Amino acid sequence: MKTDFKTYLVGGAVRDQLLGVPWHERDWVVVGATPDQLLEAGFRPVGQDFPVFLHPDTGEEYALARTERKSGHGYGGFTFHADPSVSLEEDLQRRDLTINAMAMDDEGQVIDPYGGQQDLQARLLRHVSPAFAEDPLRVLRVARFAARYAPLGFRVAPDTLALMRELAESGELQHLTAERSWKEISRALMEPRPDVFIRVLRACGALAELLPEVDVLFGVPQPEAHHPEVDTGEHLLLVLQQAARMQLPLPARWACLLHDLGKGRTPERFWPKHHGHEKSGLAAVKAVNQRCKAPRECQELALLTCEYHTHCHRALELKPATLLKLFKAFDIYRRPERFELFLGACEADARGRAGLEERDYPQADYLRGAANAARSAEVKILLEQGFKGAALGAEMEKLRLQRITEYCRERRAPAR
Ligand SMILES: Nc1ccn([C@@H]2O[C@H](COP(=O)(O)OP(=O)(O)OP(=O)(O)O)[C@@H](O)[C@H]2O)c(=O)n1
Ligand SMILES: [Mg+2]
Repeated sequence: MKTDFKTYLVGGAVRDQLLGVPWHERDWVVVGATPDQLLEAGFRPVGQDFPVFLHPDTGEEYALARTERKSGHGYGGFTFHADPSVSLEEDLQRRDLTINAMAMDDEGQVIDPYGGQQDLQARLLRHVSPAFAEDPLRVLRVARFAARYAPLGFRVAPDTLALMRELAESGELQHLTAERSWKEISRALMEPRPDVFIRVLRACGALAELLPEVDVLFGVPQPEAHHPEVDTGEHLLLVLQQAARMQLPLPARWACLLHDLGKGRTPERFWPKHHGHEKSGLAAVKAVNQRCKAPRECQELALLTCEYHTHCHRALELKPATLLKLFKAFDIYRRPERFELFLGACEADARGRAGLEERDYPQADYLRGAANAARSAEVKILLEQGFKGAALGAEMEKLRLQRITEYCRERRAPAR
């Protein structure tokens, strides 16, 4: 394709190449072109308002070099200035972090006007310019990059953290759409150190703006016997670390994040105990679920984990009838994968305690076995006996209870 404009590789692909880690998508910037020229060259426009196009062959994103001016709150409040006179340096200057504000030309030359390579070396997440404040979502992005690159030793530059604090205090985060925030939160939870995401948000005051129900857990004590770390917020961070270590999928990590919200509601006079936090947390979990517009799978698992995580920890003491009820609540018969996610979240919870990270969690296997016993009850026998409708359902539950009872007896019998 013959063109008289120049294209540069920008963003994550340049950063990750220089870091020596695999990149997963490429973003391009186009300098010296008008939208019409790109359309003529066969690029397809993305939406109406953004000067962004898709390459006719690769489908990769090409953005016209642009400067942005903010004209109001939130994402709708942008006006773009994109014309052929906007230089590469001007475009890079309005980007979020110095390590994201480098470009590479088609000969592999790096263009780095804002010290990105130096900050890569120094392991610093540093904003490029005051234009950082034009998009408050960047507060979440920085926390997410911190979660991603923490294993490499990256941290947020103090000046950048101060700017993030200003943004949090200005109330601007309230204008982010749930969709944009959720994208960042969900990606951050899947990073190697989701706990760092929460810690950075807390350090700049953004946690209280975005997830106040989580923020209040910091400073709430728990009994030292079960929680050597004492502080509920610190416990939560350890649980998230374990969830990442176990490579749990997103719904389980979301459930980990919200499982103890009830402890933020315990009246101080009862501290460090939290009787009934499994039920008292449900309203808060529901509120966060809805505000964040979390996908249904995440919402359901967070509610169930909040309500039943203590059941899981006590599995070996539970009566067969209680197990039967637990299995019904989870609908383990039709939703086996959801129960498995729950067991993962509970295991992360049990290990997310200072000094107990390597403990065994026999409860998970015990419950898997009990669930299989319940599932082994076959409806066929009952149908042959002529049961129908509600009576059939009731008999089925009886049969399952019988199977669970047998399983418990076997498992609990002292070994000879
Ligand atoms: N709110 C945003 C979003 C994006 N960018 C810029 O656009 C680039 C591409 O954005 P994106 O693909 O979202 O992030 P990457 O840095 O490429 O990271 P990832 O590896 O997650 O794709 C970023 O590097 C950054 O220069 C920005 O400045 N501010
Ligand atoms: Mg990218």
